[in-house]
Amino acid sequence: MRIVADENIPGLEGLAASVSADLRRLPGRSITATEVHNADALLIRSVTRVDAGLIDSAPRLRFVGTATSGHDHIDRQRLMDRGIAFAHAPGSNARSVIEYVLAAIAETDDFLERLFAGGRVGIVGYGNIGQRLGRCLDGLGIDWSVSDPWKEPAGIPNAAPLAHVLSADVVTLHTELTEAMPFPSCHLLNRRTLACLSSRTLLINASRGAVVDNIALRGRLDAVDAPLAVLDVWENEPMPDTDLLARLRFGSAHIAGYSWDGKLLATRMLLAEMAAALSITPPVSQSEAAPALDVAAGHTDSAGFVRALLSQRYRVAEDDRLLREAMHAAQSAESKGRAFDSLRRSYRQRRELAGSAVDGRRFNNNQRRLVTSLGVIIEDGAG
Ligand SMILES: NC(=O)C1=CN([C@@H]2O[C@H](COP(=O)(O)OP(=O)(O)OC[C@H]3O[C@@H](n4cnc5c(N)ncnc54)[C@H](O)[C@@H]3O)[C@@H](O)[C@H]2O)C=CC1
Ligand SMILES: O=C(O)C(=O)[C@H](O)COP(=O)(O)O
Repeated sequence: MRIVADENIPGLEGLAASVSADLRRLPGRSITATEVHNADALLIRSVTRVDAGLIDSAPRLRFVGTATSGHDHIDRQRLMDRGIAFAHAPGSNARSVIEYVLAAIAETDDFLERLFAGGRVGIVGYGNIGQRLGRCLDGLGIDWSVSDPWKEPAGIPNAAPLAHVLSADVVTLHTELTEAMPFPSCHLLNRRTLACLSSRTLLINASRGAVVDNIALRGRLDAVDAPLAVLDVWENEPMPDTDLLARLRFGSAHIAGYSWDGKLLATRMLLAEMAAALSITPPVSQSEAAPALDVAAGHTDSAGFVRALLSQRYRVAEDDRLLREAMHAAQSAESKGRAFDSLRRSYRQRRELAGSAVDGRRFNNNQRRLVTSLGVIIEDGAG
């Protein structure tokens, strides 16, 4: 059996031996029709475009798996027509994205204080990430509303029209990228809708670059009443608009979902699906326990405490610094693209807060509630 896999998918070390496969690891952008023509299975990330041309050039292909939540890079209809099994990893990196969003809020001015003082988060897209973010905000005691016109409003708590969602203190985008009518998400934030954001709004996009019209956003950020913006995803990746980056509070290289926990979970999900599709026994891969947290109980205000907790695991300012330095050092558009990809390939092993343990003996009841809302496990047995 021949398996072609993106070299940026961790946790595949035991695969070749355990299923007696010939495993070829390649950079995702180099996986083309030529590389997959004799493959039985293909394991990719979002940078490999699996279109009809690639699919039809691989007569032996029986399984395609992407270690991502999004699957807008794959022609799923063609896979179905050819009877090729498909899997993605929905929800695998949802916690990672939520922690990115919370960190972006916590690191931007007093937005976290404003939210705890009665402000509101507007969520666009109520899928895996949107739903979990809503639950997390409920736990923290932060108000939120959501727009997802593809879903029955009756099934969504806090459903609201897009204009209302865009009037929130923080607007965070979690839609898939789709051009499907009647509710395409491509350029959902355009000149008209960006005008709904006020100068006191923080806009965060960790979905797909093209959900926001990047040129329109650049214009909006030049206005006197400009909102603040944080982008993890860009139109024309891997070559972000560096003039837009200069206008952002934070920018990062499409790493919101890149926690180590999320990546390993995605791999486990794919291997289980591949094993079922190809009738093989998947290799056993373990999850890795994260080091315990060390959070002082000294912060009596909710915002200060949550900020301290988040910064134990992740600081978006660090990814912002890395991206700005890399873009500054690169001269041509091509070298900026290589630098962007390189930041992603060599990304550090970032651990999630969720699932981490903390000694909560000195925490008060409010601190216990906040910690638990973030998925952290209190170890004194009283949590
Ligand atoms: N930056 C990163 O590292 C990551 C980015 N993503 C992106 O985030 C997206 C969301 O992730 P999940 O929640 O797991 O996906 P999901 O597929 O579970 O949910 C997507 C939601 O978007 C909704 N939607 C579609 N068009 C919409 C529109 N016009 N307005 C409002 N909602 C709309 C859908 O109805 C669905 O509920 C993924 O599709 C992926 O593109 C996901 C993980 C990591
Ligand atoms: O899961 C998704 O969807 C994502 O956007 C991934 O986190 C992005 O990772 P790559 O596949 O682009 O490395």
